Amino acid sequence: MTSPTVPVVIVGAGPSGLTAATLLAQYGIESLLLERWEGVYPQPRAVHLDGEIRRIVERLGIGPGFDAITRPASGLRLVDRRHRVLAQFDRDPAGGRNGFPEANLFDQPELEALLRANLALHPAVSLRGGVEVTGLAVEKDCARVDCEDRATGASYSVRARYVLGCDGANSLVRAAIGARMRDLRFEQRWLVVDLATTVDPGHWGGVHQVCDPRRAATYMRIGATRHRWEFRLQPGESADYYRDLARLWPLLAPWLADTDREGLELVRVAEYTFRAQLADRWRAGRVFLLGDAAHLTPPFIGQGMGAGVRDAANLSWKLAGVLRGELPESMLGTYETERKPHARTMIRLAKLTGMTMTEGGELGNRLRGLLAPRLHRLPGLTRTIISGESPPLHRSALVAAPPLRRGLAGRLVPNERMADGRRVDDLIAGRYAIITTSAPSPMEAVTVEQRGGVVLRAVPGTALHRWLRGGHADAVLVRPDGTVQTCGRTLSDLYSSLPSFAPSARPAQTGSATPKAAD
Ligand SMILES: O=C(O)CCc1cccc(O)c1
Repeated sequence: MTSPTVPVVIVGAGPSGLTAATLLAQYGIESLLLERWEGVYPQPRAVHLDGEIRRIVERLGIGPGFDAITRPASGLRLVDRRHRVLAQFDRDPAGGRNGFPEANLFDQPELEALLRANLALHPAVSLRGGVEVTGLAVEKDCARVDCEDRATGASYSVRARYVLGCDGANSLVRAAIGARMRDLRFEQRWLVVDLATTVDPGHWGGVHQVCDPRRAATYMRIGATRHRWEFRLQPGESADYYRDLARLWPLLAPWLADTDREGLELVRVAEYTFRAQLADRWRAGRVFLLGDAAHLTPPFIGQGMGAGVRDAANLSWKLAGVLRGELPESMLGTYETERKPHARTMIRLAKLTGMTMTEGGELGNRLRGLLAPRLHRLPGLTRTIISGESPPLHRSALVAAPPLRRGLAGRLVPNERMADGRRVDDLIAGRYAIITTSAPSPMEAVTVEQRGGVVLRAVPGTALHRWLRGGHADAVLVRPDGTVQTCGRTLSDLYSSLPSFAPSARPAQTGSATPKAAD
């Protein structure tokens, strides 16, 4: 049995697949989402997303729902085995340059439930659960996805113009396109423990990383009653041993008082092997890899799930532009060019944090005591961990970074509040935007509007103006995903790079092409 060709088939309804489907639908693109499980996979997994990902959550239309399930975190602390602070990286819980808390803790099944419920607003997405994808073949004008209904065993195929493999670490889509994971040389076994309790153990409200080669550990409070611990397993140890609270207690005791023991509920104990891997290629023609299918990271900086959401946000507007005939198909090559180096940098940073926590024995402990307080002075790689701002995207056909001084190109525009109270992201609303220090002429504003874009004015004295001038630019062209594509001296410098890209299909809850002044 076959069905008609759909524009996009997405294999896997985890956070990456759900994000891609929602954003495509906002651009009016139909997709079929195929998922092995009938409902949300109930086990807790990811627990953190940063301020940049929180902006994408807002674009998806689930911001208020997310606020109800999240707990802003105070930041990241490296502590020694006696919990003395070695270094601390504070995150603004009120919202920094992204306009939202910089570190957000939550329970993944609750987030997935929100994302699924939100699909009801998007008839362009069909979610089919209980489906095992068994094969993928590229035909002349489409890709064929072979499926099996897990309840009945019935086999059928669907045809798609594009296929997104969001099917996780053991991705069938990855194998089908002949891509392979490259090992970035990190492998450690850890015990992950989720507990519920009404007791407040009274710790600092951020993520604690215990740097101790004998028993490295992580602790964070992720909700009103929910707590997550992670402990590195020693050779010969396994999660089976730690199946009850009595056996876990020696690990938990440094964090809880004896009196807290009463009323502790064990939500789950699982063993995970933390790995660092990157797929050698992320695309073969009309088939793309996203999320864990393309990259695996140890969780030490809380960037695993966010990387997949970033993939979806990067690819979906480009795919929509190509499917709507507004962008040349060659632009799809920028997905891997931009995302792969970004993912690699974040994985390296997670590895560095993991090594800081676990390597070097007693000598390592002494070095940590000396070096950790000076970490903030290290340039480059650690900028992300210190400031919470992720690195700029690599130069591509859609990131025009000059070779020597890249300025703002590839960076995310700050989500400042404008004079009318709305934020930059609300005004951009998935469109192309030009942000300029000088007022556009009526003709310039109309031209941008005719191409589906929006002009935002950065008024002197405002944060947006300071950001532009700090990047030595008077005007920037911002892509629908909020990334700076090109910098220019004047607005007219940027016209030539502004494609016709129609506004998103979602109801206009945002501004028009009329310039908005930043406060
Ligand atoms: O960077 C931060 O502020 C938090 C990083 C983090 C989040 C969740 C788990 C984890 O191990 C680190």
